Amino acid sequence: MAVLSVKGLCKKYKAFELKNVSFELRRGTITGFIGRNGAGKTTTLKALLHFIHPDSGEIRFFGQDIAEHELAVKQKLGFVSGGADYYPMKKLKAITDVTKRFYGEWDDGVYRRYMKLFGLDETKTPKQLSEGMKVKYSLTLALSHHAELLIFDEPTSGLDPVSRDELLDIFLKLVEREGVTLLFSTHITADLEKCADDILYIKNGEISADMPLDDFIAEYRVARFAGGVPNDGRLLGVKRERRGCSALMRAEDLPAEGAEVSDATLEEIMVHLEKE
Ligand SMILES: Nc1ncnc2c1ncn2[C@@H]1O[C@H](COP(=O)(O)OP(=O)(O)OP(=O)(O)O)[C@@H](O)[C@H]1O
Repeated sequence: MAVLSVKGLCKKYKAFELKNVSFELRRGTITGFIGRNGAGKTTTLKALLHFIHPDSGEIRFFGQDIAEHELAVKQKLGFVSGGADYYPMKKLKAITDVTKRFYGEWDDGVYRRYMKLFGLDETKTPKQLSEGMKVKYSLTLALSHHAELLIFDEPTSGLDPVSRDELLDIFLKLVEREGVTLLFSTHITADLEKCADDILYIKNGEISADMPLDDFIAEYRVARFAGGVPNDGRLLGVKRERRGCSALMRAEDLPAEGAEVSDATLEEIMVHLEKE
C-alpha cells in the first residue's frame, strides 16, 4: 500500500490550473518535488492536505481518503509551509502547548532535542525570530509527534548551508531509522542529489516526470560546444554559456558532432528542459 496515493487531482484558478496530478509515495523514501516558480508545487501540497479544496481527484493517505478521515490522517502527518507566522506575539512555549494537545503521539523528549539542536529559545515570540529560525521552529513542531509522513514546502530555502546540511541529515536518519516517508519541494537541486530517492517534476500544473532520481539523471547528457551549435533536432534547450553554448541530449542519442559530452546534474537538466 502506498503511503500517499493521488489520482487525478485538479484545481482551477483564474490564471492557473493544476491538471490531473497523479502520483504515489512509497514508504521509507524521500521524494523531491521540483518545478519552476508558479508551476504548482504549493498548490499541489496544500490541496493534498485540504488546506485548499481541490475541484476533483482522489487523495488517500495510508489507504484512507483524506476527505473522510481528515483528523485521523493529520495525526500521522507533519506539514510545514513557510515559517511560523501565526501568533507572532505569542511565546513559542504557548504555541507548542496548544499544538501538542492535538497530537496523541506528541513526544516532549523529541521536541526538546530539536529545540536544542536548532538553538531555539521557547521564551521568544515568532516576531523575534529570523526567517530561518521560524522555519526551524515549524519543522520542530512537525517532527515531534512521530509522524509517518512529512510534507514540507521548501524547508531548506531560508536556511544557511550548515543548517541545510543538518536538516538533510535529519531527513536521512528519519527514513533509515524510523521508516518515515518524506515529500518536499525545493529549488535547491543539490539538496535532492544528497538525499532524494525519487523526483516529482511539475511543469505548468502537470506532472512531467515521476521516477527514481538516478534514472532521471541517467536519461540525459550535457553537450558543450566551443563555437556555434549545429542544427540538430536532438539538442534540447540550447543556451549560451560564458564560452560557447550548451544543450541537453537524451543519453541514448549519439554525441553531437563537435560537442564535449558530460553527465548532467539535476539543475542542468531542469534549466535546459525549461527552455524547451
Ligand atoms: N489563491 C489563489 N488564487 C489564484 N491563483 C493562485 C492562488 N494561489 C496560487 N495561485 C496561482 O497558482 C500558480 C501556482 O502557484 P504555486 O504557489 O502553487 O506555485 P509554486 O510552484 O509553489 O511556485 P514557487 O516555486 O514560486 O513557490 C501561480 O500562478 C499562482 O499565482
